[in-house]
Amino acid sequence: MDDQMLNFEQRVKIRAQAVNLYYGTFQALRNVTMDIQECAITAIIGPSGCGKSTLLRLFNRMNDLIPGVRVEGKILLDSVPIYEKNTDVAALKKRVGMVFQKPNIFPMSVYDNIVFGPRHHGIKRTAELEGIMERSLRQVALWEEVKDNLKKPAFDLSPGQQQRLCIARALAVEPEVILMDESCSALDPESTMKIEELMHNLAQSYTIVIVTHNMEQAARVSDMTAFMMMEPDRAGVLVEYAPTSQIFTNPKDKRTEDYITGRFG
Ligand SMILES: Nc1ncnc2c1ncn2[C@@H]1O[C@H](COP(=O)(O)OP(=O)(O)OP(=O)(O)O)[C@@H](O)[C@H]1O
Repeated sequence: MDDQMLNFEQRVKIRAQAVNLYYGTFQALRNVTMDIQECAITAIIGPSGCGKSTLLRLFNRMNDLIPGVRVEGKILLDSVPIYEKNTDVAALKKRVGMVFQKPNIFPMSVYDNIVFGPRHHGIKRTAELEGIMERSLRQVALWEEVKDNLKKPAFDLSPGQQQRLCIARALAVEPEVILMDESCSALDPESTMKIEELMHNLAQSYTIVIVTHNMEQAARVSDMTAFMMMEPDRAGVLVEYAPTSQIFTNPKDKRTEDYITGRFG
């Protein structure tokens, strides 16, 4: 399916229009067109190597860091194209934050991890930084757990706490969109549950896009699901994109049905 424009009741936050992405001569994405709904959770699922992470990284130009990457088509954030010559990429990354698979804690204290971004963006007053820190840690339900150990190394936290700290760090710069690439896959079930709960709460104010291998997770947390797969030349395509309940109970494409019922992938 090449046209996945949807008629959302809510606003479109991100629009991908006929996007192709190449790593050198290898085409990793072909003709991807989709709208991401504002203040909703969108899950991208599909077999390994179909281009899920590549698509996610397009939304804040994270792929730019990879040598030899070429992008065709358009990505729009609030209707404004983000792959223009004059796009302020640092400002874009502030608006569209990212949380990775493994908690990428900085080797510094809990406090310094959180205020790193705000400081980078010019906030210097201690009272303001402390306010941001407390707000961000409360947003991820970590404040009560760490408030007495703010000056301790963040590495002392459990993996689940570290991942919530990474989400708090992303929130500290007041983004509008949060991209999460397999952000629970390194965590135990209890920590995963906490993060899923958190995603649900955050989706009231933020647009969230997740990549997950875990179909139960996609079914549990997301409002919309995009199913991708590879064509014979290994280029990733968007096969079907619809409300999550429809993808999991009444998919329109035979390939989606085969995937979600475990017949391939
Ligand atoms: N930096 C890179 N250079 C060259 N090829 C890459 C690069 N990153 C990814 N690829 C290739 O692009 C394709 C899509 O990769 P991507 O990681 O986006 O897929 P994915 O669906 O997220 O995979 P997985 O589920 O295994 O994480 C794969 O064929 C992969 O080998």
